Amino acid sequence: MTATPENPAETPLTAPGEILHTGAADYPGLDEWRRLPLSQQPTWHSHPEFEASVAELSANPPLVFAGEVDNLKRRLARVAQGEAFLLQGGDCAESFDGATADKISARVKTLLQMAAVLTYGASLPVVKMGRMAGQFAKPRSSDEETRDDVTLPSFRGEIVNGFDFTRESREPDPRRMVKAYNTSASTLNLVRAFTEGGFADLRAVQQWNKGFMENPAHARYEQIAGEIDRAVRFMEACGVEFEGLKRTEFYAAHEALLLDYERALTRIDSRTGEPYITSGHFLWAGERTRDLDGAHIDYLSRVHNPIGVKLGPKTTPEEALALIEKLDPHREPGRLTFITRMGAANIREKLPPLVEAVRDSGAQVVWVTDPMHGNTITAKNGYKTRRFDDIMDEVRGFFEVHRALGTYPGGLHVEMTGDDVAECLGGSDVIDESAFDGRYESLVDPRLNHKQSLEMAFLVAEALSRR
Ligand SMILES: O=C[C@H](O)[C@H](O)COP(=O)(O)O
Ligand SMILES: C=C(OP(=O)(O)O)C(=O)O
Repeated sequence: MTATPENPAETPLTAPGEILHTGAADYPGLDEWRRLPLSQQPTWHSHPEFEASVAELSANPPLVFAGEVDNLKRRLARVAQGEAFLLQGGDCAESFDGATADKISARVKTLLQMAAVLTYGASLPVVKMGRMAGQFAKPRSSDEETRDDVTLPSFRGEIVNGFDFTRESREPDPRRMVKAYNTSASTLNLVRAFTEGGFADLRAVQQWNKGFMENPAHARYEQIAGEIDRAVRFMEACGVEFEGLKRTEFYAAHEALLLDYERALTRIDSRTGEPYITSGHFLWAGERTRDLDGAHIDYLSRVHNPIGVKLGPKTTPEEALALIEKLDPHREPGRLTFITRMGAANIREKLPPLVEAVRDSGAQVVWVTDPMHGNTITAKNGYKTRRFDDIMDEVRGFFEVHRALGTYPGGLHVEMTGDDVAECLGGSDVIDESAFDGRYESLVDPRLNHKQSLEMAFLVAEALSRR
């Protein structure tokens, strides 16, 4: 978010004295989605608080600015060209109570550590992005959940309803959108302070490891951090001052699932007159809502943010090309990211036809691997989990496919936390099912814990440096 000498802000965020953004009430086409098939939404339009909640969101300030969003698009254009790497990580579903300073700082620290490992190991700039400050809505496989003989609406993320298994809590409540906005604002405020106010200073690279439990990934990290520290001190001793070492850009991303919320936070950029979603810098459409003729893709096609689309194992090359045509008709570098989530068992077979078709079409998308969502299993004791080995195997497969096809493996998208949770099985500090009862905190899907996240970063750094 901040311009640094390495990453100058090419666009001014706004001209002095100019209004940043205006509402988007009458902008042509922005409400077309309302006439299209729209899946995974709560039925809350007749709720007495619905209109007031949307009106409040529409009048609130934007959470991010169009100039920042444009800068991110430029960074992603470099990723598409193989000159940078994208790291996206954060909670499966953020929770209101989880937006504490400790948890947010642990997550940001872990992402900064992963980025340091990647930057140092692969000698590439890393674009850092949190699944944070807005990741409150979840698509679900089923509209209902049954426990014993009680059936209630599924939990759809705290922006919609509550996690507790009671009828009252599972009732969708539009006021939750306002709470999600406020929680996103305070999260983003802290993240901006951390990443721009000294916390992300590369001279603190060794400090980021403090407070985390010892294990082999930490020992490897200590070694890299020591080398970075020596290099920075050497340059300082030579009188070289890099402003860029003191702070870092950090972008916010979430799934654009709840269109009532995204529409209310869409604003017209006063510099360009174009619509931007201002609830986050980068938005993606999920595997369940990426229908070409559906509401989500239509809405995302009309805003100027960089957009991601999740692609599962059933995606055909024709669908991938049609998504490019719809979302990136002008082939704008950095506009479109395909986040593939095939599953370890599928990636080596299902990814190549997609990559080949896109490569041969001449389109330049960013290819990112999400090794989480195709590898979900149910543990013997009933918890939703993922095997760390499967996750790592999908990442390896992703690099193998891109190496074989001469294309660029541009990024990693993971569900992770900075806390010492036990949600995914395995890792060098082995987590087994017996640890779940005390340390499983995720509201929906299992995340990598701090150590597993670092281990993953080392694997990716090795794969990138071999490229
Ligand atoms: O992270 C996302 C989940 O995989 C998605 O929300 C579906 O979860 P479910 O199959 O438990 O409903
Ligand atoms: C639900 C998600 O992923 P997908 O759409 O790929 O299933 C997610 O990323 O939270």
